[in-house]
Amino acid sequence: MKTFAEFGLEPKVLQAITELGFEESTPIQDKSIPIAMAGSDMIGQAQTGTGKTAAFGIPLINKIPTSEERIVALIMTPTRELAIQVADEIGKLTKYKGLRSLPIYGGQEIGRQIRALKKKPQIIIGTPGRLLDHINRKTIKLEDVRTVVLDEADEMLDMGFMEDIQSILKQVPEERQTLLFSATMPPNIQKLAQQFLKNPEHVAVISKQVTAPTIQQNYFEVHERQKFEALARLLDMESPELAIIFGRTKRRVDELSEGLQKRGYSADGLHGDLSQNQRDNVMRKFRDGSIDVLVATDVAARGLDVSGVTHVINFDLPQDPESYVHRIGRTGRAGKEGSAYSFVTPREVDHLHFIEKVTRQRISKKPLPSLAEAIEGKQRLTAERVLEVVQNEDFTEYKGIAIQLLEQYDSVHLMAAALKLLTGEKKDVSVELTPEEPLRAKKRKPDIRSNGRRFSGGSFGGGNRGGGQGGGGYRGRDDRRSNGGGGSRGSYENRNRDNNGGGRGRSGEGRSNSSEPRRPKYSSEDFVNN
Ligand SMILES: Nc1ncnc2c1ncn2[C@@H]1O[C@H](COP(=O)(O)OP(=O)(O)OP(=O)(O)O)[C@@H](O)[C@H]1O
Ligand SMILES: [Mg+2]
Repeated sequence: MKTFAEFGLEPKVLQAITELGFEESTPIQDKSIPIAMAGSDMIGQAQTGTGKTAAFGIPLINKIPTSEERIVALIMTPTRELAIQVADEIGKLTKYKGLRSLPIYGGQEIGRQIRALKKKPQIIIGTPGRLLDHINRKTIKLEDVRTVVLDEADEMLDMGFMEDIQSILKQVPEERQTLLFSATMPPNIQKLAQQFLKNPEHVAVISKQVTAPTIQQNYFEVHERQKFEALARLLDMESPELAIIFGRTKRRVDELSEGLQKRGYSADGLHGDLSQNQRDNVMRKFRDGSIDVLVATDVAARGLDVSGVTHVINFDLPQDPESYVHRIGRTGRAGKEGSAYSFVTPREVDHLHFIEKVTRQRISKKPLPSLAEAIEGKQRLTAERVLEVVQNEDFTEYKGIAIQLLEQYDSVHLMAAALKLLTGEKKDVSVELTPEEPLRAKKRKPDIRSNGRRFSGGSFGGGNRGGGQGGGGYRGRDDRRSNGGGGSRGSYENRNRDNNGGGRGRSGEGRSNSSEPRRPKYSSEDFVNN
C-alpha cells in the first residue's frame, strides 16, 4: 500500500485526500492511479467498497487545469442516486483545487440543471437518459471532453443503456481516455470495452472471491409465508445499526416497509415509483440515521456508500449473482465488518447454490432466529440504551422519584418493569404480504470474476480469506460518518426520461405490479414458532 504522496499528485489534491481521512491507498487505487495518470484506457475491477470512486476520481481531478472553462470530463452512472453520491465525493476531492462538478440526472427540474450548467462545470456526473436530453437540447456539449468514466458499466448494459451510451459517446472526441469500473465484469462487458476503449489495461484486484471478505454471508431456509416474522426476529436479534433490506418488486418494498413501520421499526422504502422528493427524503433520513432500516429494490444495489450499514438482508433472493454481490456489498465497506442474510425458500435453494458457485463463496446456513433469541436481542438493546444514559446523560431530575419508588418496591421488580416499558413490546400486529414467485436457477457459465482476459492485477492484499485484508488500506476513517451532503436522490434512470415508466431495471424495477396475478395474501400468523 502506498501513501497518496507517492503518486506525484498536486498538493491541493493531496490536501483534499488527507481531509477525507484517507491515509493509504487501497489496492485498486494503487494500481489504477498510475495507469490513469499515464493517460491509458483502463478496465478496473475490485470488490465492493474498496474505493473505486477515488481510484478514477483522483487522477481525473489531478489532470484538469483550474483555468478550464469547458466540460472536459464525463462520468456516467446507472442510477440517479449514484450520480449524486459520486458528484459529492468528486466535490470533496476537488475542494482545494476548486474545480466545478455537477450531477445531471432525471427527476430533477431541468431548468435548474440548465442554470447550474451556466456556471461552467468542468466535470459532469450523469445518468444516460438525462445526459442525452441535455445533449439534444444543446445545453450540454461534449466536444471538449477528454476523459470518460463508466462507473458500474455492466449494470448500465444490463439496464439497456447501450444505445444511449453509444449516442452520448458519439459526441465525445476519439482522442480521449476512457475508464470503466465495476466490482463485477460479466462476459458481455467485453462488447462495450471493444467499442469504447482503446487498448485498455486490465486491472483486477480480486483473487478468489468477488465479494468483500469482511462480509459474513448467511442464509435462512424459510417458507414464503414465514419470511416476515423471520425478518422481525432477525432485526430484533441482531439490532443492526443500519440495515438495507432488498425486496424483489416495488410492491414488495411498499408492503414490507409498511409492515415494519406497523411493528414499530424505524423503516422506509425506496424504489423507482416514488417521486424524486420522496426518494430524496428517504435517502437523507437513512444517511443521517433518522431511520435505521432502508427497504429497497435493486435501485439501491449498486455503488451506494452509507457508512454504518451493518446488515444487508435479501428478503427475496436476487435473480443474478451480480446483483447478490452488489447488494451485500452495501455493507462491509472500507475494511469494516458487515453481515449479509438471505431468505431462501425451499424451491430456491438450488438458486442459492448457483450464486455460491458463481461467486466462489460459501454462504452459511443458519437456523431461523427463535422467539427467545429475538426477545433476548431486544432486551439486550434496551439494557444498552439504559447504560448509555447512565454513562453519558444527566438524569438528576429523575433521582427523587427513583428514591421514592425504591422505598416502596423491590429494586429488581422496578428495573424489570421499566425495561419492559422501554423495550416497547409491540402488540403482534398482523402483517400481510403478497407472496412472490420463487426464483429458478438460471443456466450460465459460473464465473463473474473476469471477462475471460488476463488481468495485470495480483491478489487483493495477499490472500482474501479471513479478515485483516481490508484493514491496511483504510486507516483513520472509522469514526467518520460519510454524509451524502446534498442528500441522495435515488432511482434507476428511466429509459424514457422522467418517470414515464419503461425503465428496464431488473428485479421488478421496470415491472408493473398491477400486471402480476393477484395471489392470496398470507398472514404473519401462519408463522410457526420455533
Ligand atoms: N484510501 C482510502 N482510505 C480510506 N477510505 C477510503 C479510501 N478510498 C476510499 N475510501 C472510502 O471507502 C468507501 C467506499 O468507497 P467507494 O464507494 O468508492 O467504493 P467502490 O469500490 O466504488 O464500491 P462499489 O463497488 O460498491 O461501488 C467510501 O466511503 C470512500 O470514501
Ligand atoms: Mg463505486
